[in-house]
Amino acid sequence: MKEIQQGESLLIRDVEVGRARVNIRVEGGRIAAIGADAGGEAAVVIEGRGAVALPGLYNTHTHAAMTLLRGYADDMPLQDWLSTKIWPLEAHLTGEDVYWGTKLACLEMIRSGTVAFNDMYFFMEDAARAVDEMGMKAQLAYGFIDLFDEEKREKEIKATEKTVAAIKNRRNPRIRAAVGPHAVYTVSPEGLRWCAEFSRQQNIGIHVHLSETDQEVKECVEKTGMRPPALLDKCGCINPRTVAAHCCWLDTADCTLLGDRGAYASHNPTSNMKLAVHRAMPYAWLKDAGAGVCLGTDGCASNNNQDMFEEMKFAALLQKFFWNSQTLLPAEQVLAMATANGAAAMGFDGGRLEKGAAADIVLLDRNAICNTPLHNPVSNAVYSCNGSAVTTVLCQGRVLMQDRVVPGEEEILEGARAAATNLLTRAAEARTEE
Ligand SMILES: C[C@H]1O[C@@H](n2cnc3c(N)ncnc32)[C@H](O)[C@@H]1O
Ligand SMILES: [Zn+2]
Repeated sequence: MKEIQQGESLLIRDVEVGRARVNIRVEGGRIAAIGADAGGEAAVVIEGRGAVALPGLYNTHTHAAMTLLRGYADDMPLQDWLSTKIWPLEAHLTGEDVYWGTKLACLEMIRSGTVAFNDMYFFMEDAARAVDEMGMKAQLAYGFIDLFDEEKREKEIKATEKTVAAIKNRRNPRIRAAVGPHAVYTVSPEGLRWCAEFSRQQNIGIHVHLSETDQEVKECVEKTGMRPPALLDKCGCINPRTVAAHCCWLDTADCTLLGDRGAYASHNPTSNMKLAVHRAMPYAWLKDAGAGVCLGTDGCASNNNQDMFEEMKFAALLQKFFWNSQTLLPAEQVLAMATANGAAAMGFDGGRLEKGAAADIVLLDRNAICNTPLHNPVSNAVYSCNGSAVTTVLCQGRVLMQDRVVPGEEEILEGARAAATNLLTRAAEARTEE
């Protein structure tokens, strides 16, 4: 695979975009021309042979390095799962683990057509190194969890400041920092206020879990007299830079609040079904209220993969099933959630196949079973295909996968396997020492 140098041009020949066969010319990481007669000399030519071209997908909520926990704890209720399985194991994570786990997540995302992700986890400097090497875009937040303890809060503030400074110091325009107050049940109002103020000062995003379960909402109301969105808002955490994950248990007033503030709700249908949160994000209410709606996979412990094609299908089906409406969330709108809306939520310019847009381009195998016949490429992308139909991925003009080859795949799989084994060994040793 030839590495494109800065300023070099690239031509993708003969792809299907919106029912037309076109060429796409890429210059300086942007789409310079798109159309039947787009062409000219190019340093690199990719033969599309009729492949279906889509904008690169944006995964707006994940914990990338949780790929290492894939299959570690399934079939449990959320609070029990977090407190008895996930958090005890995460206590033994190292930066090296997060590096390999994030590399594996990037590999999985690239293979399934995702070009950018919104991550909340730990050791984010190591996550940034992984993203940098893989050539993707990401917004990275340290998961701020103070458990209502002042000493812990001071630690989390320092960790957040350090992470944001390190990410900004990379000066990689594809990698952004954000603050990541985990949720209202794990972060004190003082912690939330600090996160809001710091994100405003730094002009960076806020990534938070919101109203995932009924229990979260009930306990918040009992404790504070406010529902979670109102509490977050009072602490300054709801604004156009906010991506709130899950948003399952919002009522219409909560949706109006998110809409009025210009915040984004990230729908995570697979995780929600697996953890049986018993309600689907009110897509129609949010949309009517003018809130942004986007899509995410959540981490691999609750999904258990990072395939945004599967997520699109589950989103469309869950909305229809839960809200009892066959016409709710049609394919075009799901694709918009996974592309243009996701890019807007993360403050990146992308998610559109148009002249001038960032060249985030995904090609799907035209001859795959899931694309046969090809009556409607968008319908096939949402309802028929999964990520394995993706053959080629460009992120800001950089080729991350061509004809299903991602450079360094074997090494990533080996490194991640070793990291997962070592993590479990360390945790087991710590248990016997107790
Ligand atoms: C950043 C933190 O969020 C946790 N985490 C992972 N999945 C979920 C979920 N569905 N709800 C809440 N927290 C979650 C991670 O395990 C990590 O501890
Ligand atoms: Zn999550």
